[in-house]
Amino acid sequence: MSAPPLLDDALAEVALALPLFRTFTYAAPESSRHALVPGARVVVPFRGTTEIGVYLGPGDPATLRGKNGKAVTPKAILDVPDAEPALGPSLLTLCRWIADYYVVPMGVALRCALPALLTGAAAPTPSQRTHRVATIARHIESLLHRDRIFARSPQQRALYELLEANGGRAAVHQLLEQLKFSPSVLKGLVARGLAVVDDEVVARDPFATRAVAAHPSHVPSAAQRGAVDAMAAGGAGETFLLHGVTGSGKTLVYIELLRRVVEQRGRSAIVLVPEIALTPQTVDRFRAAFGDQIAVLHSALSDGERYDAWLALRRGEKRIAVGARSAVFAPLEDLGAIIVDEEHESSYKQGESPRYHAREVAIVRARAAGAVVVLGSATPSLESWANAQAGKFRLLTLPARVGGAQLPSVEVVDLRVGRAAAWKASQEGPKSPVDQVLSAPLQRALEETLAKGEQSILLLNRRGYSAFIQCGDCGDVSVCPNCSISLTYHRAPERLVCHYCQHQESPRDRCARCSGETLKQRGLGTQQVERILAERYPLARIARMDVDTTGAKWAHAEILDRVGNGEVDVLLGTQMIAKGLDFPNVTLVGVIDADTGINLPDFRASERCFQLLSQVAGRAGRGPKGGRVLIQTRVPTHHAVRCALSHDYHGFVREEVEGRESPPYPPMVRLANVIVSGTREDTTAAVAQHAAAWVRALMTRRGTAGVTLIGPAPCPVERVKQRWRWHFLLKAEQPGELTRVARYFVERFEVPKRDGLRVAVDRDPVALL
Ligand SMILES: Nc1ncnc2c1ncn2[C@@H]1O[C@H](COP(=O)(O)OP(=O)(O)OP(=O)(O)O)[C@@H](O)[C@H]1O
Ligand SMILES: [Zn+2]
Ligand SMILES: [Zn+2]
Repeated sequence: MSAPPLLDDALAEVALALPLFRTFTYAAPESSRHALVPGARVVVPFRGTTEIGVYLGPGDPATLRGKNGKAVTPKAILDVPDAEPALGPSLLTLCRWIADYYVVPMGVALRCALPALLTGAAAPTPSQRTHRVATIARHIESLLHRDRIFARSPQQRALYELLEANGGRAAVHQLLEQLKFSPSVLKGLVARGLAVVDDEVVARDPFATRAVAAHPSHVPSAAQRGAVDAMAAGGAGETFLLHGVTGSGKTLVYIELLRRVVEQRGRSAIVLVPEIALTPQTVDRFRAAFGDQIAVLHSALSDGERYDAWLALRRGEKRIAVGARSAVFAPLEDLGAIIVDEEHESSYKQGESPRYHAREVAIVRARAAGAVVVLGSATPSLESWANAQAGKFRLLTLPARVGGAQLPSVEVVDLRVGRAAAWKASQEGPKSPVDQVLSAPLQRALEETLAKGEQSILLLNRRGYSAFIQCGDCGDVSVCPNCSISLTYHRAPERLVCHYCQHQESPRDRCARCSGETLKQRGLGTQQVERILAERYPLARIARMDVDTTGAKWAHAEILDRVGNGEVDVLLGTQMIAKGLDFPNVTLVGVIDADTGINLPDFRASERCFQLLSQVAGRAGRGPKGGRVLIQTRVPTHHAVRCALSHDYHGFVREEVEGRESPPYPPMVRLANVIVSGTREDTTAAVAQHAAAWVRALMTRRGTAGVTLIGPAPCPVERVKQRWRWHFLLKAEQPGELTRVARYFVERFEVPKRDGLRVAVDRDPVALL
């Protein structure tokens, strides 16, 4: 070990937001020294330009020796722009942890904690005052009528339907951007009297102006009070796992806890939700309870608005931050609590560098701040469950729904047909479209629900019109030219779309491989099911919610508001409808195809399927009318389906954990997925093999017992956005050893500078695809 460096006050260690595993040493001019507090932003000269960096502390003179041993004169810091350091000491420490644990440069970690405006990453553009908005002028209720009107103008139809999906009104530039149409399509709609265009003052933040319906302030039940008391008495840094069944009133527990932490003790708090746009009801409840003490950080904020919110929190003007994963970095001092709602959600993991998991960051931050953490879910992740079993987290349970409501009855509809039934069906001729989508029991249930004036939710976890296009002659499937993924057929507008890279193309007339002309649509998507439902139930008011109908900023909230106001009879959608929705008049939930995703080559596929089925089932029967759930499946005996049927979380965990013992997967071991990607298949494979051999040799040399390497192999999705992908896995019982191996590898392994070759380490990956 070398002696610790002698640090010098006249020198400054500065982190720049660059993908380099090093910091830089600058001279600290006398005049700026008083403002140089760790966490302060500094403006420094760098490679002929100026950069914004963060001051970490006094510099090490040893870093100023050049290659030949001669001393290098450091350049001077140009400016310290803020009176107060942008980052408080606790956030600075948190960034150090992120850089270390997720194996990224400090500058990359710091970018998470600073709003874009402060890192200079965003050019501050003045906000637009008005924009052109299109509105539907004439409603065409019947789909059949629609077919006639738009027979010759499919593009107009696509535009019309997109407008509709946006609640009948949307910004022109957004519409055209999304569909990539020329403005003449919209002119056509206007000329036919179907739409009008006018100027509108840019919509203000609807969360700020959204009227919060006076939410009845409930009196907590005994179970809720018990949970709040335990949390409020929690020790500094203690983590609670709140396992409460769907509809058990977890939100009220959070609110009551914040009342004590924020209102009584004067501390601050962070509330994380999976996605703000999908959880307007939850956000509304917090706003109803705490009014303008809350800053809602959501993705629709402009950089300027985001900065304003950041400043209000930094100055202590607001003491509760509500937001998606990045809100875990809210600049709050004296944190008393961090709440992670729906802690099992994979959206808490950032998909790009730094690939942090907000739940883990929350735990680390709370420990340093002496705050409590509450992880809430009806279906906790296996990791959190294991931590609770091991005594690292304290388990609190809400075993029943509030107000005596019962969990819905869940029935399975087995879609497998026996040989006799198959023969009989073949004698009866082809099934009608609706029979292909909804089994007889689900049709009956839907009709009964419609007749009673109650609401239904139908889940189909596949957007688009049909899943893929297949040649009837040779069986070839249309695949994205950039990714090894089949293209999804979309009808409005008519396109083949890649759901990985957004590549779009016109449907083909002939098979690309054999020129066959019998191209068949296979598998159902939400668009097609919507159409089939509309034809079969013309009077039902159907709303579709998927990525395609929620492109515009506030589309989610608008659709959900319509459901809440009773203007929708059937809400059809992808997994986005499974999250936290609380509509007492929803008495039926139907899962059209439970098997989507269950067989993905990913160790979490079953867990994700169980969570999705349990969560969507939990939308039914939240009011006094009760509810029922029908799950259509071809694998009724799969434990994910079986345990969802009986609301048996514990049974699911038991079976699932067994399956992760050998070969071991989390939570039995810790995992890092090392992904090598590049534009050429052969060099990508070669570098992956070389990298894996390099790490193996390192582990033998160093005797790093306890870390094993699996692979390398092509990723299950071999190619994404024109990049070939290979990976290998590092498994370890102890996280520390994994950190050492991964860090040594990332810092020392030389990636050839060609073919766009890159290496990324994904620590605690949520998926291995
Ligand atoms: N003590 C109470 N008395 C009466 N109603 C309550 C009480 N607590 C909560 N509720 C109501 O119960 C409903 C369900 O609560 P909430 O949405 O918080 O459930 P949840 O546990 O978050 O469920 P999920 O996991 O399904 O999202 C809400 O409408 C809420 O207003
Ligand atoms: Zn073919
Ligand atoms: Zn693609």
